Amino acid sequence: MARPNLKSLLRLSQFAVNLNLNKTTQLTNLSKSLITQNRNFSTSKIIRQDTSNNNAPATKINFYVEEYKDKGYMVLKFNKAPVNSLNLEFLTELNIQLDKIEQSKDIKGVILTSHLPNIFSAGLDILEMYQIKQERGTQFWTALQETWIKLYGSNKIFIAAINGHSPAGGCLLAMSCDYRIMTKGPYKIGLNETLLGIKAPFWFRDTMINTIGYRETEKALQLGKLYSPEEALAVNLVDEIVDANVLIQKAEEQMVKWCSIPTVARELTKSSMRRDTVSKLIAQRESDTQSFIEFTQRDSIQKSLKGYLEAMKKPKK
Ligand SMILES: CCCCC/C=C/C(=O)SCCNC(=O)CCNC(=O)[C@H](O)C(C)(C)COP(=O)(O)OP(=O)(O)OC[C@H]1O[C@@H](n2cnc3c(N)ncnc32)[C@H](O)[C@@H]1OP(=O)(O)O
Repeated sequence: MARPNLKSLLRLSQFAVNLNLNKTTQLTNLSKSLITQNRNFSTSKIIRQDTSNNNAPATKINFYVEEYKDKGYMVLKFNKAPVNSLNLEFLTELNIQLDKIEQSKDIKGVILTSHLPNIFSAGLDILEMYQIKQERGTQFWTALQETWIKLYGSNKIFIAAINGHSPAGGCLLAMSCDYRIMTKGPYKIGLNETLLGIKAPFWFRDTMINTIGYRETEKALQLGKLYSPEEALAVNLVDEIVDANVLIQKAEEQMVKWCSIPTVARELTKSSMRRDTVSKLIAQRESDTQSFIEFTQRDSIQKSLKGYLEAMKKPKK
């Protein structure tokens, strides 16, 4: 196959970002991503697209996927500008990606990262909670539960390459991975829910306890602590901190190491460590969703969320 030059690849990826996707097949299309078969471009990019309706409104591509089937892993990059906030559509698409990964015989592991600079994920989209409606809220929370169950409960290897801020739900995604590498810099990671006037759900808490231990979690959750990369390393919230230019390389080195462990033994071990935590949510999914709706509908919570949103909109100094 002919080697495409860099210019044509850039044009190709811009084209992919601007793809028009058919509204009626939007959900299916959510899983359609830019597939790069080799990051060194020694083979051409494959772009999957649905061309059944060229008059459809533009839909952004929320994920980029680079597959290295020969090496047994892939890189999944969040691409929901401006901050990779987790809304219903994004989570639905992520769940489709996670299903595909789970079903793939060729893929042993995934490096999760962000295509956007300085941000891994800003966590849950606050607009999904502000002025919440029962039906959409239920779908949203169910999708989030689904994401966590699929990610935290997966037997595949997940390595988070955290290239920027990762508060709240962003931290949950990172903690659900098996290994975390964070870029050095002015970034923050942690479960800051109390600062928004809300309580972190029990499964966020349990994931953090499993990651950094009970005492540190108790302090972190009450204070809504957002850790710098150095602080996060000191409490084992991340496993490594590195310069931005070597983040993916370091993640790949770890991936190779994790992939070299006998698969069945590693999977059984992982499952034995995480099964109880995941089962706890599975047993309480409906009541957890109900609590989320009731809690977020409270006037006091709505007031807090409104204030938080307004503070975020204030012009930056
Ligand atoms: C029972 C209920 C339990 C629920 C558990 C909740 C879990 C959560 O995840 S709650 C969400 C917590 N997230 C945060 O507190 C993060 C808030 N965002 C930030 O702190 C910053 O945006 C940043 C550090 C992540 C990035 O900073 P910066 O690069 O300076 O970007 P801006 O602040 O200018 O933001 C750009 C743009 O994005 C909007 N935005 C940011 N975060 C969110 C969000 N989580 N949801 C929705 N929208 C968000 C922000 O308002 C800006 O919008 P525009 O002004 O319209 O550009």
